[in-house]
This record gives sequence, structure tokens and C-alpha cells, in this order.
Amino acid sequence: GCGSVLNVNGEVEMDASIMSGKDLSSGAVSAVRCIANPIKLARLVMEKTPHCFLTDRGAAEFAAAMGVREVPREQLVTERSRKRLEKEKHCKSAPKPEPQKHLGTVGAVALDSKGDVAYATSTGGIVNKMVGRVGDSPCIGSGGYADNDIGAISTTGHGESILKVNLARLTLFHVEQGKTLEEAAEVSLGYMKSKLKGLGGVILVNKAGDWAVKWTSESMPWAAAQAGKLHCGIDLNATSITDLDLL
Ligand SMILES: NC(=O)C[C@H](N)C(=O)O
Repeated sequence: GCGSVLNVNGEVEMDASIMSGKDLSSGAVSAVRCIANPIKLARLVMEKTPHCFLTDRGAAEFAAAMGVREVPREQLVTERSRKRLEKEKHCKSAPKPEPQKHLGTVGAVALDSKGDVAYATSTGGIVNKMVGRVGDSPCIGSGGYADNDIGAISTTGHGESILKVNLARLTLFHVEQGKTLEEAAEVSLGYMKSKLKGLGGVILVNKAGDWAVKWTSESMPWAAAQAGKLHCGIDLNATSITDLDLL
């Protein structure tokens, strides 16, 4: 919530979704305002309603009914995000189908000790977006997907491109067809780039504990924890590996 990118009116409007690979249960919210953690609201949609997706006013009413604390809208706006919006508004070049740099969509995938996979994706979207613009992040199959039989994936990047190719499900389709996680990510991100000039990134994990990270954007901050080791990086070909015990 706090520090999210701002829409054209200078407000924070957030999208989030979550899914369990065990039974495909899912929850999503879009265009939500004045809460600190939209992903928690998405989880409540998954666990406490018969639906998968709530938006705008209905999502706000549900949040209030669940006792989610309302945060005054100014509290979610930072100086940095205000400056970023100003910069974008004064930028003369036409909007490009590239993810704007370092804009903080947060995605996670996990495999637990029971062999269940899950994903969660949460975002403020893209800077200077229209009011009510919904991106890929809350859309199951675009912003993420999880199925124990295949794996879990969370995506980031240019939302309109990701939506058009259903990037998350497309990548897992390639896994189902026998590709490795890495190959599948490469093919689907390559498809999005060649079809739409859309750039983005993905993180994936499967039941065997294999994982992959891949991006076509300039950089993508990522981290993976496995077998006592923390792998992380931002730029291409620059991965660091640390012992988790040492942290
Ligand atoms: N930075 C991002 O990943 C933005 C997000 N995919 C959106 O378009 O809403």
C-alpha cells in the first residue's frame, strides 16, 4: 500500500491476487484504496467468500465488514511516488509498453513442506494510470497462477501486454507441455515481446522445488530461498548466493 505508484489523480489504487495450487482456490481485489495490504484482502476474498474477485466499492465494503483498518489516503502517498507522477506527467514521449523502472509490484511463489504451491501478486499498477484502470496483477492466469500439478508463477511488467497473452497461464502451459521452468519462461516472455513489444518478468516454482526467474525488462529485483541458501539479484548475470544462517 504505502509508496504505491499514483494514478492520474495522484491517488493510490491497488490490485492484488492470491491462489493455492492445492485446490485452485483464489482471491483477488482491484482498484482498492485506503488499505495497507491489498494482498490480505485478496486472501480474505479467497477464504471468506464464495467468490474469486471483488472490486472497488464492493471490495471496500467487504474490507470494512472484515475489520480491515482503513488508512487515510494521504498516508499511502510518499514524496517519492508524488515526484514519480510529476515526472511521468511531464515526460513528453508517448507511453511505451515497458514496465516503468523499479515500481514495486511484489510477487511471491512458494512450495511448502506438504508439497503445495501458491502465488501472491500485489501492485499499485502503473504510474499515471487512468482512474479505475485494472492491470494484470489481480487477474488469475495473467498476474499469477498456481496448480500443484504444474507449479506456481507470479508475473510483473506491462500489465496490458501481460493480460493480452495471459502470461502466467501461458508459461505454465509450456511447463505442462514438457518444457523446463526456465525454457517455459523464456518462450512466453519472448512471445509477449515479439507480439506486443511488451516487457516483463516472472518467478516460478514447481512441486519438485525447482525454481526459475526470468525477465525481459532492464532489471528485476528478485530473491529465492532454498535448502539454506538465499539467491538474489537485480541485473542480468549478477546473482549472489548467501548462507541463510549467516543473515
Ligand atoms: N510493475 C508492474 O508489474 C505493474 C503491473 N504489472 C501492472 O501493469 O499493473
